[in-house]
Amino acid sequence: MENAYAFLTGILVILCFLSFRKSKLSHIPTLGYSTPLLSYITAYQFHSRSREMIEQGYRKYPNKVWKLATLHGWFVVANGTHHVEEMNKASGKELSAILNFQSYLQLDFTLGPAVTTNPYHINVVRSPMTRNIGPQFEDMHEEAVDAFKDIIGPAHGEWTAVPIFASIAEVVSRINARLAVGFPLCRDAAFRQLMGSSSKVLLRGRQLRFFPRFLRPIAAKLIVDSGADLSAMASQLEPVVKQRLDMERLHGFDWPGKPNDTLMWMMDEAQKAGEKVTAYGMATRLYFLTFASDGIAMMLSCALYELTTRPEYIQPLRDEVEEMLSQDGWTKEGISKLHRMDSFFKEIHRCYDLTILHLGRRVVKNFVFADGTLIPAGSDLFSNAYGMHFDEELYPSSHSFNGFRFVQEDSTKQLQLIKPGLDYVPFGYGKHACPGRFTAAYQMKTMLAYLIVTYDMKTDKELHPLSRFLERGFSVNMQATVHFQKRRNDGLKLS
Ligand code: HEM
Repeated sequence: MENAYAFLTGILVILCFLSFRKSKLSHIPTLGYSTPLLSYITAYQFHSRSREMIEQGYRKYPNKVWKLATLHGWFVVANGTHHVEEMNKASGKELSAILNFQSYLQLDFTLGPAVTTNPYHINVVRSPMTRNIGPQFEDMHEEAVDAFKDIIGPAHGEWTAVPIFASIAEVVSRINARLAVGFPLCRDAAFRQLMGSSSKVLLRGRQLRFFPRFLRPIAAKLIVDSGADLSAMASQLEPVVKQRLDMERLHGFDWPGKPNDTLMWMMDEAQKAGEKVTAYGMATRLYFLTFASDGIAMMLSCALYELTTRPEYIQPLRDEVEEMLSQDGWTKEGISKLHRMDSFFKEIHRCYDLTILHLGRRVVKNFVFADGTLIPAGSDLFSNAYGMHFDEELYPSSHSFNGFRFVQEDSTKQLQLIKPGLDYVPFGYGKHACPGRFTAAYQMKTMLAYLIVTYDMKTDKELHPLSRFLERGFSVNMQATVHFQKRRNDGLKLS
């Protein structure tokens, strides 16, 4: 018993110390409690009432910076579009996107520090991956169609129920594997399974923040255990990496038959960035990128829920896809003409954003906003995305889903999903805006276009809402299903 009291007293002392330590933020107004210990009540409330609190902060401190306590320390939140602009203009030496992300997922302990100190995988996404959306389009489309056929089955004349998030996640992971390494490895069930498990595994890294730093390496092994997946993936990649390195040694950088896939671009980029190419290193980066693309499955799941609960959207979207197919067939150019669908996904991202606080930045050097507010080094700073996305002045009837909100009669004037704006930040904004958004947009639209012209669909309405909010992000309702039935397709070439 005495030990228990001593333990509790110790915890209280540490909590007090941590609370007081943050007093360098005392000049910034607080939502909820700011005093030591009581702030833990706010932190606890934030865990389950985050959306409400973030919206409250947006209204209470218009265009200002404020803070709130969370279980992971103080979050400094900047309201308004001008702050998005200022945060984007700041240099990496002042505000660091990657350090904020590293600390959120504790990547040092799950994937290793090189992912943060030498993030060459970002160049891969930004450059060759985006450039090759067109050349890889046919493979992407073929893999998506094959995967949906396997998962949904024939569905002729009968409704087939499919657990929606798990199914889409599997399709996305099959596409990822195909575009990452090509045949035959992409069809290896164990490899695909490893690619598919990355987000579940890496998200567990968030729990490491509750441990003192010196215990995190051990906790990472016990709680996250990404090392097992990475080693397994590395042994599968080993012969492929070796063969590619051998070919380069024998025939030079542009060797005949050099594959055009993510693994190859990653190997090239690693060498440019001065990192020795190893199968383990490649596994780490591919695993991370698969995790990064998890948003595709989440957003497409949300799109299917909205479509099936608001079936009035199905026909106009279907008409658009059928017109596109009759003119362009399944091509990147055709997909880029789907303006209604672009607006539909843009509204999905506004309403079901992956996280309510965007532009997460670790303040590396004291940072001062134009209004004189000082954000001390070591703070975690965010833009209030949820507040902006549901601001009536920016988005009238903001709490109602309006799938064609962004459609413009003159489609050249339509602001596209992939174009972040100061008031539209689901992909971030500016120099750190998601480099994978182009890939994501083409994949999401191609999959939805295929589903919409191939099947009729409906859902179990009682399973709404699809998501549960915890802290900054939502989790998808894993129980929810969508029912598909094959349509008669009037001779259109659907796949
Ligand atoms: C619907 C799908 C996706 C959503 C909603 C999404 C969203 C985001 C957001 C909000 C950020 C942070 C931006 C910021 O800090 O300002 C980000 C960063 C990033 N995303 Fe995505 N993403 C998606 C898909 C992808 C895909 C498919 C890839 C790659 C294959 C990818 C790779 C990355 C990378 C590498 C970064 C870090 C960029 C940097 O720090 O400069 N994302 N993403």
